[in-house]
Amino acid sequence: MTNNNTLQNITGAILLAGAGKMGGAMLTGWLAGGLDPHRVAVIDPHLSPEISALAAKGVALNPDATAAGTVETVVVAVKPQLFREAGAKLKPFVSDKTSVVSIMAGTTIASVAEVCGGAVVRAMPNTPAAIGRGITVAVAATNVSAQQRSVADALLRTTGSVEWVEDEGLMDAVTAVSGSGPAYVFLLAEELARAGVEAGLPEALATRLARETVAGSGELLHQSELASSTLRQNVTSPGGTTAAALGVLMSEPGLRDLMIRAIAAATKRSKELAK
Ligand SMILES: NC(=O)C1=CN([C@@H]2O[C@H](COP(=O)(O)OP(=O)(O)OC[C@H]3O[C@@H](n4cnc5c(N)ncnc54)[C@H](O)[C@@H]3O)[C@@H](O)[C@H]2O)C=CC1
Ligand SMILES: O=C(O)[C@@H]1CCC=N1
Repeated sequence: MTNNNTLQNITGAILLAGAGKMGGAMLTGWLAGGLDPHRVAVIDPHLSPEISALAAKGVALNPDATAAGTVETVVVAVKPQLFREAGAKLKPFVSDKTSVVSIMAGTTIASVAEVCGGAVVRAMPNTPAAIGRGITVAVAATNVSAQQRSVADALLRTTGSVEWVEDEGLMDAVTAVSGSGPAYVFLLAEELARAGVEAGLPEALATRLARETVAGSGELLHQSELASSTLRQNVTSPGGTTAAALGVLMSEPGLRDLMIRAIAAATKRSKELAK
């Protein structure tokens, strides 16, 4: 996929089902990226004040299925556990020309197609999408046309970068690594602050140091062309303080073992959500 898939090329109607944390972030990205608000409708039984306010810009809220007709693209961002109920209500909006882009964890292309119909793209974004710095992995069903894939790519790309894969079997591990991944990084910030307090720092200072260290290191990783292992080695003076800490974190069983177990647990849970 190229970067030429702009939102301006989208000529059909977009329906977002579920405008919570992820759906809301995507909608914000679309509008900021120049998508005409009059092309967008949102279905959500619990609309937030922020989403409700978009009606003034032309976004249609909870449209009547019988009056609205079918749409070009449905984006499904409800909880996987609610999908069967929510998906059935989406059917009137779906024709054989509609593509259905699902960001639901664990939910397979086959089950989305069974409930909603349409040509299904399964995608997994992450919450840095809220600031345009997410990463999304997407996989298309075989009946998704090049044009539908291009529209899905444009919609997903407004929240950061997009990687397309051909094997849906990768999506559970993708969900574990990048979908859930921001939570692991935020936990690192929490625990770094807690350990700072344990080492004698005032809580406010420890919290600020941990937050800025995680954020600054993330930004350095983003801007640098160096491997993360090289950036780590650049901090580590032989016989110094970092080496002392890494000796603990990298001793067996250390962070590597914990991370393998955490990713395995998330991957397993993603597979369970498919059932
Ligand atoms: N939060 C995250 O980090 C990520 C979440 N996801 C996926 O995104 C989906 C949504 O997750 P969040 O945004 O975190 O949840 P959320 O709870 O913030 O948003 C879900 C929204 O769906 C709405 N909803 C409930 N029933 C509905 C129905 N029948 N029709 C339409 N909307 C309905 C809720 O009112 C809520 O606004 C999930 O499937 C999750 O697996 C994917 C990647 C990352
Ligand atoms: O925890 C979850 O199930 C969702 C999917 C990835 C991030 N949040």
